[in-house]
Amino acid sequence: MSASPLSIHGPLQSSSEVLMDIRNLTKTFPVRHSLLERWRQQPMRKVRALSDVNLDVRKGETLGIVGESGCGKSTLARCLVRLYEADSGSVSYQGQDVLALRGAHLRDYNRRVQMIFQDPFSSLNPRMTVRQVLREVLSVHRMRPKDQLDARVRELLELVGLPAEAAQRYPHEFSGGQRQRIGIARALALEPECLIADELVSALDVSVQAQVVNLLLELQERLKLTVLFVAHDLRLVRHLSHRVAVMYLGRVVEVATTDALFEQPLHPYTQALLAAAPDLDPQQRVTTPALQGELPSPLHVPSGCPFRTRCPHAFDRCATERPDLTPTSSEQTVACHLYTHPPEHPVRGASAEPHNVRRHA
Ligand SMILES: Nc1ncnc2c1ncn2[C@@H]1O[C@H](COP(=O)(O)OP(=O)(O)OP(=O)(O)O)[C@@H](O)[C@H]1O
Repeated sequence: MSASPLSIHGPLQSSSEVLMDIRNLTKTFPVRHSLLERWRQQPMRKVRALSDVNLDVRKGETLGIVGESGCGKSTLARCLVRLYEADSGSVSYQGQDVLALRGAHLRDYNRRVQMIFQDPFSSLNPRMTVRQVLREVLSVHRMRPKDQLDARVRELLELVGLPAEAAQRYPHEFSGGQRQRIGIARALALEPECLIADELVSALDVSVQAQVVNLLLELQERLKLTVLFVAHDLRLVRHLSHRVAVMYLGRVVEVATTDALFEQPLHPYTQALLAAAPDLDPQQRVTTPALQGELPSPLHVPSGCPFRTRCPHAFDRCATERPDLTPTSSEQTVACHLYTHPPEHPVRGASAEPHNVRRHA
């Protein structure tokens, strides 16, 4: 891996034990009818935000989740913490059926799997000091006896690199990066096993981003956390993640170790996504065609492979058959017919054959 201009430490070793197993997770949102549609009594249309998502999250790893805007990253994160109810599929967390959890079991799961949002300010009560915010979380969830709350608040602030005096201040008195640290402290107050960070640093300046990302790495090491890192910034994802899942139009199209994904991306979408990233390997940008055309509407997902309408390698099968995620090595799985049923003849107009295409004998 090349040296990072942001000076971010590399991720730690992770285990291969599966913490969360996501199978065929599907989520749709109804679309409001226009007046004309209502008058014509047309059936309700649905946006397919997630479509048969399959993914495993391993204990102690940082799993980066990337993809263009609208591909379903946030919906996936929200379904995993039950902020959204999935339509179908399953999520198993250490053998527990997450989608069936209710009452105290769901509260316990939500304590163990915490989500941190892009804008912690909106969820911090402006009239409460940091001490009050953290004490409230600790007491509501009975994490410490009353006489130990202040000591724990100090510990939490120290853990996220804020001085003890920060406890007496109000959210508006902090910078963006400091607020993000308070958001992390609030999540850590519940002693979670897994953090889901949705665009955690995308609103921050680049230098502050590096500090918060480094903090996340340190905390992961110290507290043995599992982290799902949802982000647009491929550079950050590369430096933070052990593995990366690439999403396109509500589907996971490739999952690989970070090195494999960035050094030899298999899916034509992953290749185009990396080629479009400004600070990644310039060599890759020269050899890979950029993304063609517009992202199709999630109301009209193409038949077969959802990427086929923009793919320079698409062939007949891509229009009729949806490719499943298939392992190509111990490090990489990809949902693309080029690797399972490559065409007999090269596709006309394709500017380059993707890496590692295995042809049938
Ligand atoms: N609450 C909602 N109601 C209706 N449609 C929604 C809702 N949330 C998401 N969607 C739609 O679902 C699709 C996936 O959205 P989602 O926010 O999960 O994508 P994303 O990859 O996180 O995008 P971004 O990177 O811009 O946050 C989009 O088409 C979006 O418009």
